Formats: sequence, C-alpha cells, structure tokens
Amino acid sequence: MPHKETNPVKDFVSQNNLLPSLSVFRYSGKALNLVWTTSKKLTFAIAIFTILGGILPAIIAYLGKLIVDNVVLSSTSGLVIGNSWEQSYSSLRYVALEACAITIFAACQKGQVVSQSLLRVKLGQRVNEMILEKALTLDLTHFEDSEFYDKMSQARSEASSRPLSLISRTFGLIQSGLILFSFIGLLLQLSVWAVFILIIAAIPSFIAETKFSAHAFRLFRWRSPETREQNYLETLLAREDYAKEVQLYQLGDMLLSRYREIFVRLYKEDRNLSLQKGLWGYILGLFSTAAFYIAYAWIVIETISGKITLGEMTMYLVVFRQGQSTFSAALTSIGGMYEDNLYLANLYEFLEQPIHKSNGSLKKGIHQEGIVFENVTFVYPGSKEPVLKNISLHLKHGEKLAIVGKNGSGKTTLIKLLTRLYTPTSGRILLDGVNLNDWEVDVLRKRIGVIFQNFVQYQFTVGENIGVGDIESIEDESEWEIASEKGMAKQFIQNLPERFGTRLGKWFKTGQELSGGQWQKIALSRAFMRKKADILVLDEPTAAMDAEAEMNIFNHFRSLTENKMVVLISHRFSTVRMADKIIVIEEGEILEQGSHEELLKKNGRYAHLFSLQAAGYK
Ligand SMILES: Nc1ncnc2c1ncn2[C@@H]1O[C@H](COP(=O)(O)OP(=O)(O)OP(=O)(O)O)[C@@H](O)[C@H]1O
Repeated sequence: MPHKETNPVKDFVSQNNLLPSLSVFRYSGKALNLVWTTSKKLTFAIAIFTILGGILPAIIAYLGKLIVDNVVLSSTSGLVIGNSWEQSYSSLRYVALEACAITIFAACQKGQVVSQSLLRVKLGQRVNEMILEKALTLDLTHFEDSEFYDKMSQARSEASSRPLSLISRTFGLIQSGLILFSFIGLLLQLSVWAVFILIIAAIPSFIAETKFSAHAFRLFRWRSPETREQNYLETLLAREDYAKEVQLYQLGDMLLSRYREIFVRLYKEDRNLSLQKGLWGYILGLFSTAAFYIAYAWIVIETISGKITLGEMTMYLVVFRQGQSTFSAALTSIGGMYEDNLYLANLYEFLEQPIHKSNGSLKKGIHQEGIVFENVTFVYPGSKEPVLKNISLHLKHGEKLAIVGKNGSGKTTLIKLLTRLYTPTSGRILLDGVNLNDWEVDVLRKRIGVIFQNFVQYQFTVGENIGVGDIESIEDESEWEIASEKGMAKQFIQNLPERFGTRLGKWFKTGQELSGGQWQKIALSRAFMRKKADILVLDEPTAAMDAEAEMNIFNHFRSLTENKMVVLISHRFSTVRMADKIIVIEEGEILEQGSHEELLKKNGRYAHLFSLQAAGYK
C-alpha cells in the first residue's frame, strides 16, 4: 500500500502529536473570508442565531429556578388556599416567560440549521468552481502526474463541506463560550470548585478526540490512490462505453473482486480507528460521568443541609449537566476545527500550487516562413529516454506535410509539441520566425485546428459537437452546415431525427449513438469549423471512415485546405502520397524526408512500406 507522505501537512500531523499545533489553524481566517464572501446575509444570520442561542440557556435555567422557588414558597407559606390566584399568578408568569424563552431558543436553533444548510449548498458550489477554475489553468503535464491528480481528488472530495463546517464550529464554539460563561456565572454562586470539576472532567475526551482526528486525516491522505482506483473500477463497471468489452471479455467478476479487495483493506483500517475511538471515548467519558455524580451528591447534601434552596438545586443540576455537555461540545469543536483545517490545508495546497506558464506576448510573426523545427528533442516529464531526437524540418505556408512511422515512433508527440501542449526539452519550434513559447498562447491556439486520434465525443447536440471547433460560432447553424459539408458529415446528419439538434451519446435521454466513422466525420467537421486557423493538424483523420468517404475527402483535400498548412499523420499511403512533403520517423528520429516521388526514387524505408501496402491491394 503506497503509504507515502510528501507533504507539508505531515509536519503538523505527526503520529505522536496529542495536542494540535496552533499552526494548523492558519486556514481559519481564509475559511471565514470564503464563507463571508459567499453569502454575507447568511453568515450574519448564523452569527445572530448563535449569539441568541448562547445567551438563552442560562436565562431558561434561571427562570426554572424562579419557578421552583416560587412554588416551594407558596406551598410552605400556607397561603395556597387563601390567596391562591395571586400565588399561582406569580409562578405562572415565570412559566409563561420560560415558554417564551424556549420558543425563541427553538427558533434560533432552527434558523441556524436552515441558514447553515443554505450556506452549505452555496459554499459547495463556490469551492467546486474554484477547484475547476484552477484545473483550467493546469498543463497537460499536471493531468498526467498522479500525485497532482491525488491532490485534486482530495481537494474535491472533502473541501466543499469543510469551510462551512469550520465556520459552524467556530460559531458553535462562540455559542458554547457564551453558554459556559453565563453558566459559570451561576455556578460560581455555589462554589469555585464546581467550575473546576466541570473543566477538568472534560479534558481527557478532548485529547482523545484530537488524536483520532489527526489519525483519520492521515488515513484519508494515504488512501487517495486506493480511493481513486476504486472510482476507476466503478467507472469500468458502470459506464456504457466500457460495458461492451467488460461483458464480452467477462471481466465483471474480476473487476468487482478488485473493488471488494480495496474496500476490505480500507474497511479494516476504518474499523480499527472507529473501535479505538469508541473505546477511548467511552473510557474517558466516564470521567465526566463520575464528575457529574460527585457534583450531584454534593448539591444534594447542600440542599438537605439547607444551604441552598430546592430551586437552586434544580438550577445547579441543570447548569452542571448542560455545562458539562456544552464544555465537551466546545472542546470537540476545537478538535473538529483542527480536523477541518487539515482538510482545508489540502484545498489551499491545491489552489495555491504555483503554475509556471510560459506565456509569451507576441501576436504576430516576424516573417512568413511557416513552421520550422530546429533540432528538437523531447523527453516526457518523469521519463529518461527521449521520444523525439534532433528533429529538424520546415513547412512553408500552404504546404501539406505527412508524417509516417511505426506505432510509438513519436508522431503524436511531435504534434503535441507543435500545438504547444508540451515544450521541447531542447531545440526550438518557430512559427513565422517566432519561437512558439513567445507567442501569446490564445493567439497561437486560434491559428491551429486539430483532431487527435482520441478526439472528444461530447454528449452534446450534433451542432454543438461541430461548433466547439470555433467557440465564437458555437451556435452558428450556417457555419455548422459549411463545416459538416467539408467533413463529409452533412449527409448522415440530414437523416438524424433532429438533424443538428440531435443529442449525441447515450448518457442523456434522447441521446443518439453514432458509429465510429460517423463520429470521425463529426470530428473532421469540427476541425473545418476553425476557419481562422491556418494550421490544420490531423492525427489519423480518416482511419475509421469508409473507403468512399476517405476518397472523397482526399479528392477535395487541396481545395478544402487551401492556404492552410496541414500536418497529417496517417498509416494509409493513399492519403500520405498527396502531401507535398513526407517525413518518415523511426524511434524518434527523422529517417527520410521528401515528396512521394522523391522518396519512392530513393527506394528506402518509405518505398518499402509503400510497396508493402500496395501489394496488399493487388
Ligand atoms: N504522456 C506520455 N508520457 C510518457 N510517455 C509517453 C506519453 N505519451 C506517449 N509516450 C511514449 O512516447 C512514445 C511515442 O508515442 P506517440 O504517441 O508519439 O507515438 P505515435 O508515433 O503517435 O504512435 P501511434 O502510431 O501508435 O499513434 C511511445 O513510446 C509512448 O510510450
């Protein structure tokens, strides 16, 4: 099990730390600000309810004492019969007052619950938006880094509920503080020792609580890879795109048993933690019970000896019992705040992760020389071997380049560099005389239209699936028509139930599934949607299309891509031969380059591969 910690949080969650280090509370201010800016009205309402809820219990206890004392006075003064209305009136007045106080107290509690639940929803949305906004600023490298992914999943899984929890606990603590302050005021009339017993008895449970909070958090962090694996297995088992293969290869039982194994392992740790927490909670809780009964006996003795009245006895008992639970609630709040801060540390660690973006500022090239690769070498982050070595090539404006090579030779990587998803480890890529890194990224991206092998099949309408190619015209039906015509998709779209308005995929009701080739036509149309782009990058754009569609596209290829530079990856030589320039890549290096005729004449690798494929058609 990968129980590794590579994080600053571990500094304050050391196993032997019984009491929380104060540094852990550093996120409280940020959380408060987050909650306040999410909804000032709701935060204010919670604050008011908290304060009222903190003051009322002591008033209620005091009114209880007044009622009992009044009743005892009336019954012992022998005037019950003689002046019964007057006596009853004064006691009943206190009863009515107590009823009012209880009603207000109940309203405060309900108000607090309702405001908190509303705030929780708003806050959950806000924090999720913050996480997603951050995700949008990330590089592809981050998404491929499993540790970073863990951080993001941890942030997402708990962080939306923790800021409110922290604030509720802070308010809860203030409320408990107010209640305790007023109770202590009442108890001091009995004795300072009563206050002392109250405080001492609650401390052991607090220490246990805090220790187990830290332990639970450590488990949460360690487990992130397992939790992610469980989510992945769930996806494999329950999503329609995987169902075909899972059923046909009969993978269900194997996947389910892996899923169970992870659960059993995690459950064992959970069970141990819960058992320890429960046992220690019970043993240490006995201190509080013992303290209460000592105080109870003492108050009874004081009442019998006539030092305090019956009303005072009732009040002290209520105050002591409630004081005890309030005090332990306050300490639990502190423990909980500690725990919330640990989880929030996760969130802020993710949000504050510096993103080193090399964003240039140039919007225009220096001269119209097209794309130039100068000695480009690239090593994927985390690996040692270069995937591309010393690549040099030149593609002029309007030229079409085809890349051929075996699987894994580095073709897709080359276009990832060209589209600036990655930066070369050494060497440069220039567009119109300017290093790609010096281009303003948005300007650069607008100039490029790309279809990857694994293009995205959005579960949106047909029109939107094409429209995403140019976000500015995403809703423009006339543009969809033009692009779908170029991408050979128009014909089948006409036959769909709602043409461009048909929703694709099976995730949503009324969704219509397309064939692989139809999806590819949609993807190609998406690339043609990018009218302003003068660089078109196509990774196996016709691999799933029927022979007729493919031929149609390539017969019109020149007119479709007029004035555009095209970089095309294909294993089909009928397609490749139409390019002005062809490069053959092998193990990350350019083996040959030239036009179709030149390469055939050379009688090298390209000529060999071409004749192999041609022989297959004879
Ligand atoms: N994100 C990545 N991290 C590390 N290595 C990678 C990554 N993507 C690809 N590779 C490795 O880089 C090499 C080149 O991959 P690339 O996808 O560029 O090949 P390709 O020529 O496009 O192959 P194909 O014809 O199968 O599409 C492969 O050995 C692959 O394992």
